[in-house]
Amino acid sequence: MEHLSNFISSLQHKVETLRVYIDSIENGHLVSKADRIHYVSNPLNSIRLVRRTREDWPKVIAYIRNQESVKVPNEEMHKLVNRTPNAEDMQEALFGMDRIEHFYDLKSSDMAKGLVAAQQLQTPMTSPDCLALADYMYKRSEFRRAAQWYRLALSTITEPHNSMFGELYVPQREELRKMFIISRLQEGSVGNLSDYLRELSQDPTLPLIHLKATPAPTAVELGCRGKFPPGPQLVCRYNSTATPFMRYAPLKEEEISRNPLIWLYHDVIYDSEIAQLTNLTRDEMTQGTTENDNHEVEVNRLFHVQVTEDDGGKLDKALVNRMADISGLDVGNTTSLARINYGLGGYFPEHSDYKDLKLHPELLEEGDRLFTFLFYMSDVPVGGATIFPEAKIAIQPRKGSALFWYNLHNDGEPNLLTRHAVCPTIVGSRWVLVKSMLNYEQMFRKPCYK
Ligand SMILES: O=C(O)CCC(=O)C(=O)O
Ligand SMILES: [Fe+2]
Repeated sequence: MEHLSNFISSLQHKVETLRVYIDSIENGHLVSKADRIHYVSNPLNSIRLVRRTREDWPKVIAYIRNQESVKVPNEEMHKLVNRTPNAEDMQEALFGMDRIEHFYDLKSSDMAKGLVAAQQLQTPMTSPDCLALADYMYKRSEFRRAAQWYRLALSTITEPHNSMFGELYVPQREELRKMFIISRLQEGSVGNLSDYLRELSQDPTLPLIHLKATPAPTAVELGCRGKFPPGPQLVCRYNSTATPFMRYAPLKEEEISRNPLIWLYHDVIYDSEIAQLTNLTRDEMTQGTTENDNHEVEVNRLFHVQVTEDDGGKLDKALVNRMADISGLDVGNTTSLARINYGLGGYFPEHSDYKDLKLHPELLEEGDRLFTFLFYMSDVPVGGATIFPEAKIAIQPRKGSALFWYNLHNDGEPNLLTRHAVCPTIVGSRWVLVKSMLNYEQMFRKPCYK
């Protein structure tokens, strides 16, 4: 924008210079031949005209041609293009918007007005934004939702200011109408065409009829929509006995659940540590992948992750020692911490942190993951809860807090209630630090809870 705006200013300056020049010589229009002859028969006009054509005109032409006077920002803009969001980023953003709408069961017409999950975000969507989402949903065979977005693109279309701007402006009314009807026909039948045409002219805030059965919401989706019943009233306490140090700085401990065992600790990571840990660019992170039920790896543009290696730096060691202090457990010799960032619509599907040795005999020697520590490194104003769908628990991230839970029962069997997911982030950049610890490392430490 800065380059383009500088370019426009210098272009404007050139235009103004030329305008001043032409205004200074304007003599009205000498339309007829007689008028022109009369004009040059005046010697003062004549000499001025001759001088102007001989002296001024070459300079004006040189000025018009001179590239220096208008710095065309080609090169700078080209350099920037390499750093601007690429096609993958665009896909990721579309995936994210799709998830936000779907997970929170939002009305597309509210989103288009900038009303997202009861938050007025002051940013209505433009027609090209709606069209990008419509095309994306169409490609994913989400035809009803695509039709809704095509209709919104149509209703938010603004008339181009001039013909050149029209060429830059993409949505074309006819195309949008056509795509709306095609989307409806994908799920409906030609016999009902007149219904679809009626829908097209309706108020775009009216929902479209479902022409295809929609699956019932999953437990994760319900949790993300805030539909879990309120949790049990458990206790909060200052723990000043876990380590001698805690006599000076008691730990703020909050019980979240007894089965599975989950605690939330407050103010356990400093802002300065967070600043250091989150000082990462996307280039230094990799796309998060998940395994589906068939143990196939899926890349769904969910989040970005960086795992530090086993001999992490001073800060990693300090954090791992803190986890040991908080939990009273043996966190082993490895640091290996994962830092995860969730952007627009960033999401972690339901999974378990335990592996289940019965399904993974190759892990028998290493053992299963007994517990997980999850440090929240940012507040998430809207969305982004950690959800335990089986246990019906949702935890909203709070910067500086840490969640700690046991994935296994005392006998080492997986606790199925610890399956968890992360709701799509709506507002904010969600950062967490995660570490899971192995069972066998605890053999001399793990207290018996039952
Ligand atoms: O980000 C979260 O809240 C959870 C992350 C998580 O489940 C994991 O890394 O295994
Ligand atoms: Fe997890």
